[in-house]
Amino acid sequence: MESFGVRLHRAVAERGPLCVGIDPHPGLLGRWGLSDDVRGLDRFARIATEALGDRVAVVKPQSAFFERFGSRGVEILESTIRQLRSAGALVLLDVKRGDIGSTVSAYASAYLDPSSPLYVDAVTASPYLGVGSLAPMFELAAAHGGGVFVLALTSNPEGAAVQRAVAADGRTVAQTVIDEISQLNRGAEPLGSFGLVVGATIGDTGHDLSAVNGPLLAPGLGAQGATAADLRTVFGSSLPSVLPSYSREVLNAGPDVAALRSVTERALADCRAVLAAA
Ligand SMILES: O=c1ccn([C@@H]2O[C@H](COP(=O)(O)O)[C@@H](O)[C@H]2O)c(=O)[nH]1
Repeated sequence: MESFGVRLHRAVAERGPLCVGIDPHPGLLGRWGLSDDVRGLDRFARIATEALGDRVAVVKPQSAFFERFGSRGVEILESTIRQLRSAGALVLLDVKRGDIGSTVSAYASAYLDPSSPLYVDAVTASPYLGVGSLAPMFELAAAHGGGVFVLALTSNPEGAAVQRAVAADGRTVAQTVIDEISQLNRGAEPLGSFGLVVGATIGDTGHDLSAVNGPLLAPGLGAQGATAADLRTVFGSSLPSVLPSYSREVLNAGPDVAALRSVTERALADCRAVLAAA
C-alpha cells in the first residue's frame, strides 16, 4: 500500500496544492437557501462534493458541523467521505482528536482502519496529551497508507499562549511538536505521511520547520484574514511543503457549482503563484 505522503505528493502534482474545507456553518446553510437541518446539511454536502470532489487535491470536511446533527449528521458525513474519495479527492477529516493512548487507539480505528464507515485518508489530531499519546494513530496510518496532521501553531489568536510557551529545554511547545513529527518523517520520500497544522495567520514566529519532511496544512486563508502572500512570511524556505486550506472563502460562493469551482480555481492560482516562486 502506498503511503499517504506518496499519495498526497501525486494528488498535488495532478490537481495542484490546495485543500478546500466543507464546513456547513448554519449561516452558510441559510446563505445557500437551505434549512438548518439534516436535509439542508445533506444538500450542502452533495453540492460541495460535486463542485470539489473531482478537481481539488484534498477536501477537508469539518466533522463538528456534521456531528451537531447527531447520528443522521454522521451518516451524511460517512456518505460525503465515500463520494469525495470515489471522485478522486483525498479526504482529510478535520476532527482534532487526542486522548490517552488506549483511547487514541479507538479513534485510530474509527478513522484510519479501512473497514470503518468513517475511514478517511487522513485526520487532524491534537498533541496536548503528548505527541507520544498519538502513537496508535501514527501506527495505524502507516499500516494502511493514511496520514495524520498534528496541531502545531494554529491559526486562532488564542493558540499562541499554549503553543508558544517555552518548555524546560528552552524550546517552545510548538517546536517540540514540530521536532517529534520531523523524527517520524525522517528518510521518507518524496514526503512523509505525518503533517503539521500551521496557520497562515501567524506571521513569522521563528519556528524551525526545515526538518519536517511532511505536509504543512495552512488554514486561516480567506475568512480568517490571511492571504496567499502571507504564506511566504509564515513558511519561508518550507513553502514547497505547504498545503493551503480555505473553507468559507470558497463556500461563500455557493450554492452554484460553477461559482464554487471558479473561486476554487482563483484560490489555487493565488497559491500556486506564491508556492511556485519558492
Ligand atoms: O489552526 C487551525 C486548525 C484548523 N482550522 C480549521 O480550518 C477551517 C478554517 O475555516 P475557514 O472558513 O477557512 O476559516 C475550520 O474548519 C477550522 O476548524 C483552523 O481554522 N485553524
